[in-house]
Amino acid sequence: MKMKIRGFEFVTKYADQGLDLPHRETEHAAGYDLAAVETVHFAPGEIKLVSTGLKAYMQAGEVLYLYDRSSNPRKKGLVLANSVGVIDGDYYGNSGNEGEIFAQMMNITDHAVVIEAGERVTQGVFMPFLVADGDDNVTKTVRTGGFGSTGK
Ligand SMILES: O=c1ccn([C@H]2C[C@H](O)[C@@H](COP(=O)(O)OP(=O)(O)OP(=O)(O)O)O2)c(=O)[nH]1
Ligand SMILES: [Mg+2]
Repeated sequence: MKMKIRGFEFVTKYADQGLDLPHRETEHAAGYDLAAVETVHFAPGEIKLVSTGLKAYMQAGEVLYLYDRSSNPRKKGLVLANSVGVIDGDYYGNSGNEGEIFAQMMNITDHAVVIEAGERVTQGVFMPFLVADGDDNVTKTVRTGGFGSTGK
């Protein structure tokens, strides 16, 4: 087997369901399309976390950005409410939720919207990131979840 460098895996709950891992749709695409793993219903204006059922591993100094699909607003009436999701390397395998990646979607229409299981919702792009001078002060807190787990 090839060495693990960066990629996606299903969290335990979805590991044995024969689901396909994300892939890029074209040869030079940057984004790995991430599908909803369960069907989600949105009331008008509602914001919900849509599980991808996935976790992402990567190298130190790398991050996975979760971007909206450009077709979502007009075709689905949905937007990624937090604009861009920042998936930290230390989110992978965390003790709280294994590193399960969620897309926080908002229904911007005045009618109900449904995302079906298997429907592609967002796209993940792996990127290197830089750190600032004097970064020795980084807190040694271990990540145990997301969406506010480190406090206010
Ligand atoms: O769209 C997103 C954004 C974040 N996350 C996960 C991965 C990320 O590593 C973690 C924390 O994200 P962030 O730092 O943006 O959220 P926060 O509100 O600061 O929460 P925390 O206190 O847990 O850092 O939540 C997602 O699954 N989807
Ligand atoms: Mg944070």
